[in-house]
Amino acid sequence: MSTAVESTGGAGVALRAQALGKRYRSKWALRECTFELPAGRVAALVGANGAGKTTLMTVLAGLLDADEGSAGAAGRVAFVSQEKPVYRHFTAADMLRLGARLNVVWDEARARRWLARFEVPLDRACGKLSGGQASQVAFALAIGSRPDVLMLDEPLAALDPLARREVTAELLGEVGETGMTVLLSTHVVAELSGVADYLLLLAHGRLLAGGDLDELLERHVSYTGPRSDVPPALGGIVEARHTGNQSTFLVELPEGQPRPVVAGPWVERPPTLEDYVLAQLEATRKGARG
Ligand SMILES: Nc1ncnc2c1ncn2[C@@H]1O[C@H](COP(=O)(O)OP(=O)(O)OP(=O)(O)O)[C@@H](O)[C@H]1O
Repeated sequence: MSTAVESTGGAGVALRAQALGKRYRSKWALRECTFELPAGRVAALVGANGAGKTTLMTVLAGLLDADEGSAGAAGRVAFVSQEKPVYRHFTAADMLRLGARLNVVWDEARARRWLARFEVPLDRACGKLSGGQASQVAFALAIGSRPDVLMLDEPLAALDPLARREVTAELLGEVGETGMTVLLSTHVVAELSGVADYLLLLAHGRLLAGGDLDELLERHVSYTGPRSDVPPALGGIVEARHTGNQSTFLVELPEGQPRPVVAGPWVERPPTLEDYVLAQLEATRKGARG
């Protein structure tokens, strides 16, 4: 579970990618990916299917060599892959014993607390647990290793809506208690509102947007009003949607200028994380279609 990638070298930086590139045969899965994720953040890694999320995490975890650029991580890294690796014939208790053997640092109480929280039976073979329960065993192992950086590939995928909310809340609790940094990939963006405070958005292997989530959203406005080809204020149009006699625009406001004041009948509202991500994904899909 520990990473072979180099140290980030920078104070307060948990993960760093510098012109990172990875290709499978001749096809680039990740290209010119550059970012620094500050320590202590909960970062959402989002992008369409095949955008390169798993590839990025696998390279950052040191499990796959990059073809270009460099990657860095501060401290110990735990990575829970999409497959949620657990041994079918091992019980959850066996998996904890394995965790204690394999990890340099091991916090048994923390791992047990996670399993108890999600009511996962300790004495049942992992192969006989539900998909969601097996995921919880993989999470407990990662949490028990007390990583500095925890990377989770699609952690919410096998979970019911309530469990998703509880897992994200528990993760926030762990971040608060331990100061670890979390990077998690997901397609259920709406459920990261109030959880993630940093965003990395990948499209076709490239980093389309990245940064502090509040700052990113503050730079954007959603306008709804009468059908129009242009929004009521200047800015970069991220998305334009027209239905009947109504138009909605997601606009990136120009930097360094006062916030525009728009008159009725236009109504402005701050975009949600989901608004922003869906608009960006739609724009890249249209771009890819040409
Ligand atoms: N082992 C592999 N061999 C060849 N190509 C691969 C391999 N793994 C991934 N790819 C390709 O690399 C690109 C990025 O894949 P990756 O799994 O990183 O995307 P992703 O964003 O995690 O997708 P998803 O949301 O569907 O999980 C895709 O085009 C994929 O087909």
